Amino acid sequence: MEEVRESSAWVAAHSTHVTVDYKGIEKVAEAIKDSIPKVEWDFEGIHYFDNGPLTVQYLFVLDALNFCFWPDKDLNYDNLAAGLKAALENDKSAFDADRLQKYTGPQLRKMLGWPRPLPLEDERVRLLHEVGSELERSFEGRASKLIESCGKSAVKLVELITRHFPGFRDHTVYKGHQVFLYKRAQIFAADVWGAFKGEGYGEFNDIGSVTMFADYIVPAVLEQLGVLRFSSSLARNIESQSEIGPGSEEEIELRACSIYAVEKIRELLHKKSGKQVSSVELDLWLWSVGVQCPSLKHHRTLSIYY
Ligand SMILES: Nc1nc2c(c(CN[C@H]3C=C[C@H](O)[C@@H]3O)cn2[C@@H]2O[C@H](COP(=O)(O)O)[C@@H](O)[C@H]2O)c(=O)[nH]1
Repeated sequence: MEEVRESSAWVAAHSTHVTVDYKGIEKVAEAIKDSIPKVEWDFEGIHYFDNGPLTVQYLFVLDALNFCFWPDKDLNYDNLAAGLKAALENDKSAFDADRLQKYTGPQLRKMLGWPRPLPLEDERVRLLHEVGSELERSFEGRASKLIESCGKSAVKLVELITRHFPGFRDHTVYKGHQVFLYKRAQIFAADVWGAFKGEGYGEFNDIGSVTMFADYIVPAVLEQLGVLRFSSSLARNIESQSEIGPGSEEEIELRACSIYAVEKIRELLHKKSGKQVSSVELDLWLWSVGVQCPSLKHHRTLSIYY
């Protein structure tokens, strides 16, 4: 994930609308250095888990659809995770590769128990079809085969996913430079690691290489903590819940500066306490803080990537 780390650092160094505040980083590192907050994966108790390959299939489908819930004010990530879990418990073949290629919007909605069209529903359906057809073509229909092909390396897993599944290619161009963010591909590796508690399918020797997942919750939490500062026009747009265009400088800075800032918090924690904390662990803590704060205002971008 060197390309994610390096290109995010480049954005942070050339940023116009978002500033990484080193005093904020120092404050956060100081506050948590003696007792680093540990949040259990699936602290919400909403994910499917059977300790086998079907769990991997579930997580891959989940992360193929893990984006843009906010346009429907009642919809959130929990609805997706719990809805897919219920669908699988009801029908163990629901996520077979041939079935994934055939779902329609209304069927997906029904599967999730959602009473109206999902945000970006056509894109969700297209991505589901893409996952089904490429799994069938190259991985015997099984997401677990992806894991078996990557030699316990999360870096290789992300490379493999982004090579085979165009929908996971979360990259963009900022001030003429290619920037890699790879949110859904990386969160899939982290979800497998978290669900299987670092063992079996979840054993990755390089999980520390994964960066935080640049979504719309963690940037808002980092701003609250004084780690990120926004220009007054960006702060106004977030406050008034105006949409921020995908690929705009503001949007890329929000995401890339979050990745850079979490890497800096991690480095400082290591310096202060000698402890090696992964960005995945820091991310889960920051994200859980954000989703438990209903008044948190986040940026709004229509995107299939997060
Ligand atoms: N950075 C980061 N972003 C994350 C997650 C997760 C869920 N991870 C699961 C893994 C284990 C845990 O137990 C979690 O359940 C979702 N998201 C993002 O949040 C947004 C949804 O927000 P709202 O509309 O309020 O539900 C959306 O962009 C979604 O993609 C995470 O962990 N980190």
